[in-house]
Amino acid sequence: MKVLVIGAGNMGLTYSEGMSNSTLLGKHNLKIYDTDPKKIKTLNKQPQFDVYDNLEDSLPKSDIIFIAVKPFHSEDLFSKMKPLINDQQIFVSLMAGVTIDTIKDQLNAKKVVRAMPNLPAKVGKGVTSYTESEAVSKIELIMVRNLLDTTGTSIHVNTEKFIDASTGISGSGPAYVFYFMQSMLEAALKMGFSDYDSKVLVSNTFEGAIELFNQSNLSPEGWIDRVASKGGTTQAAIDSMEDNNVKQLIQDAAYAAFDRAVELGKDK
Ligand SMILES: NC(=O)C1=CN([C@@H]2O[C@H](COP(=O)(O)OP(=O)(O)OC[C@H]3O[C@@H](n4cnc5c(N)ncnc54)[C@H](OP(=O)(O)O)[C@@H]3O)[C@@H](O)[C@H]2O)C=CC1
Ligand SMILES: O=C(O)[C@@H]1CCC=N1
Repeated sequence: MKVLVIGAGNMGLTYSEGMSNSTLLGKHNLKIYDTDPKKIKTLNKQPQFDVYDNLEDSLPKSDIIFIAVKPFHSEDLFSKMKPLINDQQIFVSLMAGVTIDTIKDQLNAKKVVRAMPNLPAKVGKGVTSYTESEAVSKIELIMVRNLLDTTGTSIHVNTEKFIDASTGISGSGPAYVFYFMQSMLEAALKMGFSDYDSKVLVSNTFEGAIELFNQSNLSPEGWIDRVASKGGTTQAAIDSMEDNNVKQLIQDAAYAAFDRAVELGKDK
C-alpha cells in the first residue's frame, strides 16, 4: 500500500510522522508532496519520507491520498490532480468544510473519506472523526482507519453533519483549551507570579484535572463539586463564571466553528 500526503503543513506533516512511526507502511511507501520549496528542503533531510515537488511523479502510483491543504487551495489543487487519478484510489480529505460531493465533482473521484483530525495528533493524542462515500468498501475503510489511528484515536460517523459538528468540538477544540490556559496564565502573571511559575501552575492544573477525569466515571460537574467547598474560593470562581454566562459563551463559540465549517463547504 502506497500513501501520499499532499500538503506538509501542521496536519499533513503530523499525519506523515504518525504513519511513518507505525509499522503499517514499509520504507518508501510514504510520500509527501508540497509546493513550498522551503518545506521540501527541510523534509528532504528527513529519511523516513520520500519527498516530491510535483504531482506527476507522486500521485498516479499512490493508493491512498491524504489531502491536507487549506480549504481555499482545494479547487486549484483538484484541477491539477484530476488528469492524474484513477477510480481505485482512495482520497482522504482532512480539510474543514469541503464536502464529499465537492471532492467527487471537482476531482472526479469515487472513493472519498472525509476526516476531521485535531492537532494533539502531533503527540499521538489526536482524535479524528471520519465518514465515507458509498464506493469505499469495508476493507478499505478499515485500512484508512488504521492509518488515522497512527495519530491517536478515531470515531466513525454516519453523516457529514457530524464531521462539521466535530470540527466545532474537537477539530478547533484545542484552541479553546489554549484560550482558557492563556487566560489563566495572564491571571497568574497579574497576581505577580514569574513566567516560569505561572506556566508550572497552569499546565499542571490542566494535566492533573484531565488525568482525574480520565481515571474516573465522574462527570466534570461531579469533579467541580469535589473541588468546591460550600462558601469557599472555588464557588466564588464558578459563581462568577455562571453570572457571566461563560458556559453559554463557550457553547456559542463551538457552534460558531460548526457553522463556519458548513459555510466553508458552501463556498466551494
Ligand atoms: N491545523 C489544525 O489544527 C487542523 C487543520 N485541519 C485542516 O487541515 C488542512 C491543513 O491545515 P494546516 O496543516 O493547518 O495548514 P498549513 O498551511 O500548515 O499546511 C498546508 C500546506 O499545504 C501547502 N500547499 C498549499 N497549496 C498546495 C498545493 N496545491 N499542493 C501541495 N501543497 C500545497 C502549503 O504551502 P504554503 O504554506 O506555501 O501555502 C502548506 O505547506 C486544512 O484544510 C484544515 O482545515 C483540520 C483539523 C485541524
Ligand atoms: O481553523 C480551521 O479552520 C482548522 C479546522 C479545524 C482546526 N483548524
